Amino acid sequence: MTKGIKGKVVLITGGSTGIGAETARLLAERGAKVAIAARRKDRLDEVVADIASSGGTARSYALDVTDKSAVQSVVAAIIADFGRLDVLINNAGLMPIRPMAEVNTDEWDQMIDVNLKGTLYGIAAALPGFLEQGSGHIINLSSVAGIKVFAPGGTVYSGTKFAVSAISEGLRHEVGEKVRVTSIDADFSHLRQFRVIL
Ligand SMILES: NC(=O)C1=CN([C@@H]2O[C@H](COP(=O)(O)OP(=O)(O)OC[C@H]3O[C@@H](n4cnc5c(N)ncnc54)[C@H](OP(=O)(O)O)[C@@H]3O)[C@@H](O)[C@H]2O)C=CC1
Ligand SMILES: N[C@@H](C=O)C(=O)O
Repeated sequence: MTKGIKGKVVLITGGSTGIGAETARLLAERGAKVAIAARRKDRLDEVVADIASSGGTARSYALDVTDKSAVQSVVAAIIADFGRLDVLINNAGLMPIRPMAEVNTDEWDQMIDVNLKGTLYGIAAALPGFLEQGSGHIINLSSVAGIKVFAPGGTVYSGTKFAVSAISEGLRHEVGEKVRVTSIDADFSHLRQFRVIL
């Protein structure tokens, strides 16, 4: 892959708010063609309008990352709309804070489905194309909670982020010669630092 983000097609999951939306604005400002995907289409469209008003290129795609075939369809739609995909940022994530003793299995399921399986579904949708084109970059949002267990309260969240970090490292070992793999161990202070990292 050539260096620099100008002209690259970047998919950001969870691009309707927070780090995802801010990253979309920044990358568009630097000349990337940005595809943002999340469940709330109205919020995505606000980000797209914002980017367009500053002269950038962006499109929105309604997506629930827990739906494997929907993730495949969005990647296919982006390739149809932009001609290719260069970078996938698996950013969609949830962090409900609750002690394990409350046994909220619904929240455990949600974190596993969005943070972990959503990331895997993104990889599944983008990786074959990246390998075929001989280039691509997968960026997974892990966390400091993926290095040190965030307990009490964030134990299951940490479990999902440890898994995201492990999968990123394993994927890098497996495909790193053709496809770049990055895991970002973000913490609360990283929203601003993203402007430096990217
Ligand atoms: N903010 C922080 O301090 C840190 C954040 N992180 C990680 O960074 C990532 C982004 O965090 P942050 O910006 O704070 O989070 P936000 O809560 O601001 O945004 C989360 C995004 O994920 C999307 N999302 C949630 N569920 C789904 C789903 N099922 N399908 C598609 N999109 C979904 C939301 O969009 P919608 O609801 O429209 O679907 C939203 O755009 C997460 O993975 C988080 O774990 C890591 C360390 C620190
Ligand atoms: N705030 C972070 C943990 O410290 C996170 O969202 O992962």
